[in-house]
Amino acid sequence: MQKLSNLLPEGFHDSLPPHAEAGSRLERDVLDTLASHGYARVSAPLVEYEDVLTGRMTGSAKSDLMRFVDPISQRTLALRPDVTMQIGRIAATSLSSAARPLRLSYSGQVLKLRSGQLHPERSRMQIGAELIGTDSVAAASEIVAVAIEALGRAGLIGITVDFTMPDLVDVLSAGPLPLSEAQAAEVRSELDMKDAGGLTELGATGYLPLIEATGPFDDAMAKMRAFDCDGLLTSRLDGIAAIAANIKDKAELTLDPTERHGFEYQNWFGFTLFAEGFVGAMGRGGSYEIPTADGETENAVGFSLYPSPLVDAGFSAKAKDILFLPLGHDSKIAASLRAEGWRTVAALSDSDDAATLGCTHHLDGKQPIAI
Ligand SMILES: N[C@@H](Cc1c[nH]c[nH+]1)C(=O)O
Repeated sequence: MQKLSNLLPEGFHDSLPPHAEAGSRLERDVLDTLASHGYARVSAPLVEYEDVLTGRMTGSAKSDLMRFVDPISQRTLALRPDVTMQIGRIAATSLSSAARPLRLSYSGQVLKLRSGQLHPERSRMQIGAELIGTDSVAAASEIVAVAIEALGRAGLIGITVDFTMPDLVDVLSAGPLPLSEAQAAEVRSELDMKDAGGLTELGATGYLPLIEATGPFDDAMAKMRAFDCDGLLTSRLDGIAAIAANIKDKAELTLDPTERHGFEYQNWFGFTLFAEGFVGAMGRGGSYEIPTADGETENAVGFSLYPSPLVDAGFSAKAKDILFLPLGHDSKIAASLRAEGWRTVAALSDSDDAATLGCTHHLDGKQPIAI
């Protein structure tokens, strides 16, 4: 007989009680928050044709896909790394004639080929909302506010929103601070490391002030205003400042204009969400374009939360009373107690023991009695 194994591929794990239930409660809480703001739920498959999926992706994320050949169609399939692009596909096809702005929400597992040091998991739960048809300040403010509310509903406190400008180097290098594509890539990575020496060595000293323009929002924004090259960035900065003004009572705000981590497709504005007591980001969002069937694009804003660290930290896990139903109990009484909210565990044989099975009460005739 084959030896029983509990070995799973690296980056995958089972979710056991009470975590699995806490995860679904958290998911429900977040989705309820999104629904209460008019975001209608959509559900997309875990797997798509690889070319359809990558056709909607930009940047290096394409090489981070889990792929396999479908024995039925003989085509290469890929597991989704991000639900946002699937929502874009749905908005551009099945829901192309739905009224705009279109508010959609989603939840599901996403998969990556490689796990990182910070994120050892290759499969993660992603929950999010996309607002399609506009990337106005009003739309962006709504998205950030709803994201903060959803995290609050999940029990988080001390939320920080870190704003970023994902296409900043593209805009500057195509205009006042010209760079070739290769140079732009180098400048981006020096900016990622906040390496002033590296930038100077590259001869990209024009980009140096960007390293300084990072930190608490007002201060960093003032530095960006001072840097603004001939007003090229003014409308972007105005937009971000207006979003910040709309949500400043709800969270701490910081600005990191060159932060790109995870911002593959966002354009003028992006944000990362942090919460007190957690090291990594809780989620991310921003503005982007959805390619449409007529070769045009449609503006959108959205966010995605990755709540697994919350579940691991015991958020949403509730200690529940569990009522043991002895053999021969009255099933009508048991049903009415369940209707009141009790969880019951029914004895199947004489040897079933209430305490061993984790029950907190047992049914004595009509009455639940604490054990
Ligand atoms: N899906 C993006 C975040 C996002 C949603 N909408 C726009 N941006 C991410 O996970 O990084």
